Amino acid sequence: MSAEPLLKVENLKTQFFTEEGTVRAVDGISFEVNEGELVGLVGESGAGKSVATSSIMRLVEDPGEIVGGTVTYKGTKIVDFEEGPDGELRRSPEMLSNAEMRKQIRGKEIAIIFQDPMEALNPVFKVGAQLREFIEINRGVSEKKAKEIAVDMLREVGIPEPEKRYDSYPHQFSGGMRQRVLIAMALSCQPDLIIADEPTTALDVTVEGQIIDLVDDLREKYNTSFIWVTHDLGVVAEICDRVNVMYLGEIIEQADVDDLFYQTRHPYTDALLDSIPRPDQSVGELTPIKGVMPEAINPPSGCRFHTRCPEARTVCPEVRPEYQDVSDPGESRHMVSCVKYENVGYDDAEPLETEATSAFGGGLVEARGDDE
Ligand SMILES: Nc1ncnc2c1ncn2[C@@H]1O[C@H](COP(=O)(O)OP(=O)(O)OP(=O)(O)O)[C@@H](O)[C@H]1O
Ligand code: NI
Repeated sequence: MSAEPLLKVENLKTQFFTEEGTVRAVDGISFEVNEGELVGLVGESGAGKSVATSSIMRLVEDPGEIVGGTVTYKGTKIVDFEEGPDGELRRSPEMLSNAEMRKQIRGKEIAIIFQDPMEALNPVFKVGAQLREFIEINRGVSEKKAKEIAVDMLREVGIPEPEKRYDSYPHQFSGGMRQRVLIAMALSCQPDLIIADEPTTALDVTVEGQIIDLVDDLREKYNTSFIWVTHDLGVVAEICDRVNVMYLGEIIEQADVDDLFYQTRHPYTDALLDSIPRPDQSVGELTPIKGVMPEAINPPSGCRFHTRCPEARTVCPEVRPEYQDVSDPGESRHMVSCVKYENVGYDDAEPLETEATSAFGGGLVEARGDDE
């Protein structure tokens, strides 16, 4: 493995400036993707997973804006901020322009696959023509060559009779087939990194399994790195090498997939794991995470998870936990932000009544933002 990761995200911050206030959608996340690695980004709806990936692609839409941090891809600064004369953060001269992002990065170096293929595919054009045009533009090859590549790619992702299906319209494909087309499109320009944002969420379990197997095979063949966004830890267990768990704009735990499942450090990750079926548990033991994720406009003080945490104590709303490596000697890096692992008086503090521990904590909306 080369010393430098393929992608390095440091303290990335993206906010939405709305009438209700500033939404801190991504609030200082850091993680890396190594060559050939499949890195998971998991968390409940609204955690900031999609905003994180669209920030890496520099596709954040109004009223959103990347406001800080650095994203380095093969030594190039996709995002880079520096301190200005008055201490304010501003874009550094090294940060790629939008035109450079379009010309050098998107599609060719980093491709993205979205959840809903119908959004990425134009319903009025034939599938093959769309794929061909994408290849023509991004790889600068002739129309004829692009068609050859397109048909090859369709075959590669398991579309039967690709020459024939080349002339089909998107609606003539099943959901799974359309997702295969998007994978073909993503792969067709031989990017080194593919970002997949819940690519299998809309599919039934069997088709999802097929797509995951396909990605696994392709990854081995092309040594492509992936960032895989999902709220499904079952999928994570199946394909990820490393996992980042997001909660309310922050990554609160990161570890190798086995360590995350079997040496879980963060109570939120624990709660997430308890809410999915696992081979070592019967379905009857499943417990959904209690409470509701608070708004990212006004996140809770201290540890943001404290309002729902079954292990919260009085220090938790008071101390901002540090994101630190808590791995045992010999274990690979295991990052977590939880005051349990800091010397800030957790052990002596009193338990805190939270949505997880109170009688009203069964996910009742009334239990939220109450006057404790
Ligand atoms: N255009 C927007 N305007 C205002 N707020 C936004 C906008 N887009 C996203 N957000 C906010 O940013 C936060 C993160 O959203 P994001 O879509 O990244 O969540 P997610 O983890 O991808 O969730 P899901 O699993 O539902 O896709 C949320 O609080 C969301 O409301
Ligand atoms: Ni999302």
